[in-house]
Order: sequence, then C-alpha cells, then structure tokens
Amino acid sequence: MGLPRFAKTNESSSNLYVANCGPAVGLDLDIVKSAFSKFGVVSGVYSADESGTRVIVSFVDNSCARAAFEALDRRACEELGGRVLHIKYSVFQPPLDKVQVNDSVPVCLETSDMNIPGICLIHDFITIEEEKELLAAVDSRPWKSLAKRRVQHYGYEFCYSTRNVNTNQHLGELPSFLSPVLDRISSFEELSNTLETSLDQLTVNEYPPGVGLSPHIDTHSAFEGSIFSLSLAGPCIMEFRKYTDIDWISKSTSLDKEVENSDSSSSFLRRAIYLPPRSILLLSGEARYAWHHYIPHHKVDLVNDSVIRRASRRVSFTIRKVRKGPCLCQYPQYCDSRK
Ligand SMILES: O=C(O)CCC(=O)C(=O)O
Ligand SMILES: [Fe+2]
Repeated sequence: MGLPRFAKTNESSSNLYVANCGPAVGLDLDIVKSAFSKFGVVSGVYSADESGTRVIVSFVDNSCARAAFEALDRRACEELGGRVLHIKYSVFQPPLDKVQVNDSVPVCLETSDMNIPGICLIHDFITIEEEKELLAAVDSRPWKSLAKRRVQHYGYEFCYSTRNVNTNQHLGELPSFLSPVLDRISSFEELSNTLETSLDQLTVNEYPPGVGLSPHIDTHSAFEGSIFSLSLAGPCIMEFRKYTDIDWISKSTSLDKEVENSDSSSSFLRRAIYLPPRSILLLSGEARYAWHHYIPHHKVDLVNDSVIRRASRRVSFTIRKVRKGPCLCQYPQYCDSRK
C-alpha cells in the first residue's frame, strides 16, 4: 500500500502534519511516535510524502493532537534533536475505491461508552516487555494454518466446522507462558468478578492485515461464562451486533467465511470498539451471550477521523472455560443448547 493521503486543514483534527522531522533528518518514525506519545495515544506515524522530512502523526483523540500542536508548533523539540517543528492539522482522504472504512458506526475508545452490559476493556493490561515474551512464546510453537490466518489451541482444540470443542480430548494444562496473564486477570476486580471457575482453553489467532473474523457468538454449549481477549502486536476494530428480528443461527457463520452475510433484511443494534495492542477485552453476561462480535476485514480503519492502519499482524489470545454440561443462560434465543 502506498502512502496514506492526507490534506492540510485549519480545523482541529486528530492528525498532525509535522514538517522538519522524519527519516531523512535522522528521526525514524518510531522516535517521532515516542516524542508525540507523551501527549496521548498515537495510533500511527506515517511519511507525509517522499521527502522524508514531513510526517503525519495520528492520535486516537483530537484533544491529544491539540495538546501536541500547542506545545510543539514552531518550537524546538528536545526529544527530536532540538529541531523546530512546523505543524498543521491534517485530515485523512481515503481513496474511496481502495479503502474500506467502517461505514457509519462510531468507534468507541472505552467500553463504558458502548452501552452493552457485560463488556469491559482494560488498556495496557500487559507491558511491552510482556507482550514481546508472549509473542516469542507462541512463535516458538507450531502454528496451524487456516484459510486466511494461523491459530494455536491449548487445553482443548476448537473445531471450526462444528464451532465446538471435544471435551474428551484434553490437550493438557494451559501453557506456563500464560500464567502471568491468568494471575493478572485474577488480580483485576473488574475481570475476576465474573469468573466462577478456572479458565482452561486458549486459542491464539494471528491475523495478517486485511483479515478479520465474521460475526459470531462463541458457542454457548462450548464455553461457559466469561471470555477474555488479549490483543498483541497490532490494533483492530471489533464490532458488536445484537440481532433483533431474525433467526440468530443464520447469522452465526463460520469464523473463516470471507464475505459477510447480507444484512439488508435484518435489523440489529451495532457498536464498535478500538482494541489497541496490550489491551484485554472481557465479554460476560449479555455481551458474551447475546451480542455477535466481529472483526471487519479491513487494512485500514477509521476511528472517528483518525486513520488506523492494521499492523503487519495482530495476535490475539482468547481465553475461555470449556463447558461440560448444557448452557442454562438467560438468552435462550441466542443459545444453541435450547435449539
Ligand atoms: O481475535 C479476537 O480478539 C477474537 C477472537 C474470537 O472472537 C474467537 O476466537 O472466538
Ligand atoms: Fe469469538
């Protein structure tokens, strides 16, 4: 993919066009990112053009971009070798034929804005060092290739054709590299409140850019209680849908299906959340049992007016508890144990 297209603007925005810094003057994009990160979460830093001396710094939030603009425009920036930066606001101009954006649903940054009971996102749940260790651990183990992504299963194998697990085939205890994550889950009140029994299944997913997951509810009869999803290496958008007037099972497509069902005939509530790397998402209660979740198959997402490019990969750890009996949830219309 070429350079993302940005245009300068006088209006406040979450993207900054920053002149007089960049790789051509010895400032790699990650150094620029770290200098601007003290003003808030930077979702990406890109070369603005081929010069190597002009970059775009995209923040997740407009107010952080404004703070950086006010602190750094036409001033010498110590962290960037004392260079005097010239900053303007900038807007992303997607080439409409190429970039698929998440159409009209606003993307929340916090689960408290989503109005879905039972959902909770914790940012920076693990450190950069821990993230590196977890990635090294899974990369030293064998991956299984699916059509578009790679997976690993621990505890129990998840079977994609039946969307269930064979409880008679225990693969063994969860691996020791997961222990710090499990301990931290127990130490967070928001997360451990919903946990009645110990987690015993881990699915590791590796998504290349442009690959997502079709809308699904994790099978009620396969997993009980809460589901945790830890994001590593790259960000994504996760969308949630609560279907209101259709047979739910027709929407529970295979996780690997490339094209989403046409939804023109059904109606559903829709929400979206930005999942940054190192965050953990808890789905419990209604969020887990009644809402479909889905990762759009995009290379670029728009989070409000900020452009977020998917990294070279996103790795997720989905941690669950395998169910040994029928599901007795309060959401029978979404429950395969009642069909
Ligand atoms: O990648 C993720 O965060 C979610 C994976 C997921 O929904 C699943 O494995 O059922
Ligand atoms: Fe899922």
